[in-house]
Amino acid sequence: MHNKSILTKDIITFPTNRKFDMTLLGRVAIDFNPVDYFQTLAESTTFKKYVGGSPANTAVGLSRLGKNVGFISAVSKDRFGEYVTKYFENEGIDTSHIMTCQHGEKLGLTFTEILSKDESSILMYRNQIADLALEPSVVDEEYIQNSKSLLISGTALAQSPSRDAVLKAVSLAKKNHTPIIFDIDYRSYNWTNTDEIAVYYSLVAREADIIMGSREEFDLTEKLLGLDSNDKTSADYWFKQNAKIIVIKHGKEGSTAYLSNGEDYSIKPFPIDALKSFGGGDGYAAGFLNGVLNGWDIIECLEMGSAEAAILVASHGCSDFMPHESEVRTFIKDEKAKYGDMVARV
Ligand SMILES: Nc1ncnc2c1ncn2[C@@H]1O[C@H](COP(=O)(O)OP(=O)(O)OP(=O)(O)O)[C@@H](O)[C@H]1O
Ligand SMILES: O=C(O)C[C@@H](O)[C@H](O)C(=O)CO
Repeated sequence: MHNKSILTKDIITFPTNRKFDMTLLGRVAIDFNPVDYFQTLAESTTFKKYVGGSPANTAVGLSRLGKNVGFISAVSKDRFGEYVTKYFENEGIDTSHIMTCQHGEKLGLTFTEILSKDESSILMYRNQIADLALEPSVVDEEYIQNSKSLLISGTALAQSPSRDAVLKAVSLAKKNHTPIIFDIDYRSYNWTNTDEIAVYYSLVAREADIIMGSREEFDLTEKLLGLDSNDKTSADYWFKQNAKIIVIKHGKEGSTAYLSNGEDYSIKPFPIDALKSFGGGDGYAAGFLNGVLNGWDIIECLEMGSAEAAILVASHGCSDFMPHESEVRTFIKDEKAKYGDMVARV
């Protein structure tokens, strides 16, 4: 048990005097969430459209928390491509490095099923997909030089040319001392086999300063390494590579942040009346990473992440419901008054 917590700026630092607090590389897509939920996708007839894609949701979350956000991606040359780009512009996210596909590639569409507050699933349409057509030429060194941090979404590694764009961005980030955040973000679509997943996930994970994922996602990343499926083993292994912070999420059980100084801190989810079970990870990423970029105390980072996650699982969509900082702080204050502290210092 630790007597006091630790400032994340004593664990990881970010370059100063750069235009973007974070540039994210990955998909921006569309979610269609049922308005007539609590029945199957086959039965639902009415869907509400939202900008989606895990990294896109996280980008919106960070921007609403006051961060200056860049984004590297590819979108379709049609009304859906226009829609998501315009949405980003309205949210203050830089769209200068979002390429428009020229060969009929389509934006990703995700239909979600909200069966009950504990049971959701997603059905993704990702054939001839725009985001994986991202050309490495879109990744330019100046953009990475202008970013204090780079977030890679693991799904962007599923296919070339997007995979090549990721590896180029990682090389340029290393050259320019831009810390890398690897959000493993596993989606089964577009991957052909688990060896391929492990090869490319582990390639980026070993260069990353922060790695975030669920137990299942770490297992996929570590498949070729022969590690036992254990959070502490994972953290120790990645700390021996380049990592400073490892976050492992366990859904409703909560999550733990392992720090390279040997400490770890776990947080239970804030009790909330959930509506759906997806979207928590994106809210968590925005809240937690905003705190780490600010160099805050690790407990504050975990509370902000967990609170944003709770707000998201209680909401009908993801991007549109990302909160501003004052809303998150009010939420935490009210929850603590009702339920006490959620963080356990291990
Ligand atoms: N029912 C719930 N109530 C409150 N918080 C929750 C609930 N479910 C999940 N969360 C919060 O969301 C966080 C992330 O959830 P999860 O582990 O499912 O991540 P994920 O798989 O990355 O999510 P996503 O569906 O967004 O991809 C959890 O650590 C927890 O803080
Ligand atoms: O990540 C996606 O591509 C889909 C998301 O927008 C989705 O709604 C979800 O699962 C949130 O994590």
